[in-house]
Amino acid sequence: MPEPAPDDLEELRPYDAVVLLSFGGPESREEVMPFLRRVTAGRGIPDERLESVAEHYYLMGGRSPINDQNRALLKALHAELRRRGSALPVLWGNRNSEPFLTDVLRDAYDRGARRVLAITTSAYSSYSSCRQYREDIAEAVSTLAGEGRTIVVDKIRQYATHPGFARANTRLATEAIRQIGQPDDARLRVAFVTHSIPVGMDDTSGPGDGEGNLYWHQHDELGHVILDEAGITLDRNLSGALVFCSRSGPPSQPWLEPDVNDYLRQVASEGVTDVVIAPIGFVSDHMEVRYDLDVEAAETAAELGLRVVRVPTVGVDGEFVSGLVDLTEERAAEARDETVSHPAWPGEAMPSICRPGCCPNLRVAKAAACGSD
Ligand SMILES: CC1=C(CCC(=O)O)c2cc3nc(cc4[nH]c(cc5[nH]c(cc1n2)c(C)c5CCC(=O)O)c(CCC(=O)O)c4C)C(CCC(=O)O)=C3C
Ligand SMILES: [Fe+2]
Repeated sequence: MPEPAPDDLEELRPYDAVVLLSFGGPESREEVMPFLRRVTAGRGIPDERLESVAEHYYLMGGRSPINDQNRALLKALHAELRRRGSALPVLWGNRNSEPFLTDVLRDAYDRGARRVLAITTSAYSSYSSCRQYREDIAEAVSTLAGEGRTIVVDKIRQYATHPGFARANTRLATEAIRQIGQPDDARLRVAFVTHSIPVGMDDTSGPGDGEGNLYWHQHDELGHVILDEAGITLDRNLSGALVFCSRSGPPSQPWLEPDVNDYLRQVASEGVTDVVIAPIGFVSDHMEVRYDLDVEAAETAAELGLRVVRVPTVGVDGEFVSGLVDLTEERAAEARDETVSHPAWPGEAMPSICRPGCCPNLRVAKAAACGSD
């Protein structure tokens, strides 16, 4: 393929590179414990919880699927950018495992990048899924500044309410509901699953000028539109609920409920026979999906005699990837002070420059990039 002409590159100015920013994961047994200690440092996660999570990773040979999934997403983003005529480099950096964000940005700087656009693998609004990544960026940028490398990093807006993400989830869930085939609406439920977070973190999630609970609300809203849309497509009267997985933290601390396993027990006792499990909270089939849903929840369902179908996460779905590239173009146009539209469905577009105090860190005060504070 010929290199794009310089004119074709205009649409992503002023950015010199895109960086996919993710959680990270271990790739061998030896990396599991150091990874878990890094993730939980100073967070009061009980030792028993760490040991059982380590077992989940050992069950998969010590290799989390998340990094390979990010390599695939990186490739898909690269291909979509090239298809649109952009030659922008697409990089990948993590919070908790190699390649670490700071090292990736240092390397980018040394190759000439001065302004970089981050895409995180996290769609929703909360401290864990938004601000913590902004803190990672601020920390990397400040480390590099200390080395005399001045680099600016912006971020695309949280995309739970972007049509690319929402429509891809809707289509995937609709196909799974079609596939499960239970014709009696009363015997079927759709369980929309996401990562549980502490109730206090959900209470404070959002721009800070609203009611809070935006993490919960964004998932709830997407679940409702999926039920409506799939109901129209399949001509059915569907019902379901927002449920949670992967709770950690001390038992004394309240986290969002119901747990997916408790939900399965409850609906089984009400005569439900079929459950479609739609992990709308995650962008790829990483450990929370492969273990907490495909092993643990699947076992619970088997004990209860429930039939379950698990919907794939968006992964490298074309509509999702294309939506992420739309968001990079949108953010670049904003950075050039152009008037841009902010497609949103369902609900409202999140700002790409977060407001002061949104989704706060309730443990320690830390600098966060990509905000107006
Ligand atoms: C909202 C959210 C997302 C979604 C947004 C996003 O994607 O960022 C997410 C993703 C992920 N979480 C992951 C792994 C872990 N999360 C933990 C702990 C925690 N997660 C939390 C929240 C979230 N986590 C919270 C509030 C904690 C408590 C400690 C703390 O306040 O930080 C722990 C510690 C052990 C445990 O207690 O489970 C591990 C190992 C992996 C990698 C999976 C893989 O390897 O495939 C991924 C993608
Ligand atoms: Fe997590």
